Amino acid sequence: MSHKIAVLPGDGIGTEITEQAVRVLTALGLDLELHSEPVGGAAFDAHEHPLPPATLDLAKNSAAILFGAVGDWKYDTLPRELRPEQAILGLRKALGLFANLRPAILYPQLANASSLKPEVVSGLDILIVRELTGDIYFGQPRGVRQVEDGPYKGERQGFDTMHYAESEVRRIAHVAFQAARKRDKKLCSVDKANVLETSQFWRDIMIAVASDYPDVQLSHMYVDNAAMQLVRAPKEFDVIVTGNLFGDILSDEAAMLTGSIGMLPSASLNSSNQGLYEPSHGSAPDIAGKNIANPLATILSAAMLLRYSLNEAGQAERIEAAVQAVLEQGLRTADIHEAGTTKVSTSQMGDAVLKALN
Ligand SMILES: NC(=O)C1=CN([C@@H]2O[C@H](COP(=O)(O)OP(=O)(O)OC[C@H]3O[C@@H](n4cnc5c(N)ncnc54)[C@H](O)[C@@H]3O)[C@@H](O)[C@H]2O)C=CC1
Ligand SMILES: CC(C)CC(=O)C(=O)O
Ligand SMILES: [Mg+2]
Repeated sequence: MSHKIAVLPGDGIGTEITEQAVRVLTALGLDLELHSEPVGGAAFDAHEHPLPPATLDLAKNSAAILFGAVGDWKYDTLPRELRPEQAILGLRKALGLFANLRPAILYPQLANASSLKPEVVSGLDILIVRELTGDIYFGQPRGVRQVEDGPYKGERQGFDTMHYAESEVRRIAHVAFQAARKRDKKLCSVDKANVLETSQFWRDIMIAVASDYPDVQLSHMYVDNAAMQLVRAPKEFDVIVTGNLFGDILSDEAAMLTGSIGMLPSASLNSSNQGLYEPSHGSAPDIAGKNIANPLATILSAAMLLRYSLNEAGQAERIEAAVQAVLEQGLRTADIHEAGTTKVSTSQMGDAVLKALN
């Protein structure tokens, strides 16, 4: 059976890294139908909208989406609804992609590339489960208003709204408990319940859902402590479940434990396992167009696509083994500084992964 895949490269390094992931996917010999459309700033330039109807339709009608990244400083003065980032937020919302899985795995070959000491990170294998369609990222009302009374009366004020409905917390809790059940059975829910009502509510629901999973050990941690523990003793964690904002921040932090932000893939799933697969990083305008970005997070995201949306775990493992093999050969893109390794470009890294595919 042929599988329809939407390829949305986006902006900046998005086009460079997606190209390499597409080469790898195509080389597997599967019956894949790849269709591409512009998204983000590229779509704004072509169609005056970051998520044009043809792009959204393609995404909706595909088994899975391979996404690069969107954004560039030059669009930062546009009205918010036209900014490139609205494309990824809009896709997540429109497709109901509420469950974001961000595995932070330190490949043994990169033990010396992490910014932490090898003994702190070697063997690291944690999974961040980030809720992706709620929280302050989508909360209404939001905007800038005139303050009517109080100490700031007469001033303009920026504001956003944080909220989570019970069903939103329950469904991400189930995803996280089920993931923990297949791993070391330890789930840490990260919140800010000592300050935020939304977080106390989140925690109460996590505790209620825990009764369905007596075999999983649930703990709770405030997000400030979690940020610290991630660099103090990251291997204490197994699965972390958290909201949209905290998960965004903690996953970038976790990326550095693995050697580079260019190593962290992600899967964003809805309730029918339709998924969007993208690296956890952004469009990196500072290095775009130079053929130096690390494509491995995107290539590993393609592996997640095969595993979660196409049920092709064996093919996913082929890609993961090829990535390990190129790291073993000592090949590194410019983001990973390690003595005794060979610097390669984005496309050379793609070549090497292709060659290492068994
Ligand atoms: N899902 C998405 O499309 C996302 C988009 N963005 C957008 O990306 C743009 C840039 O945002 P930043 O905050 O700079 O975050 P970023 O993740 O794009 O870059 C942060 C730093 O990491 C480096 N970096 C990122 N990916 C890399 C890779 N594959 N290889 C080597 N180095 C890499 C960049 O060069 C930069 O120094 C903004 O417009 C932002 O809104 C940010 C995060 C996610
Ligand atoms: C909307 C994106 C720019 C948010 C982000 O940084 C992410 O999803 O990792
Ligand atoms: Mg982010």
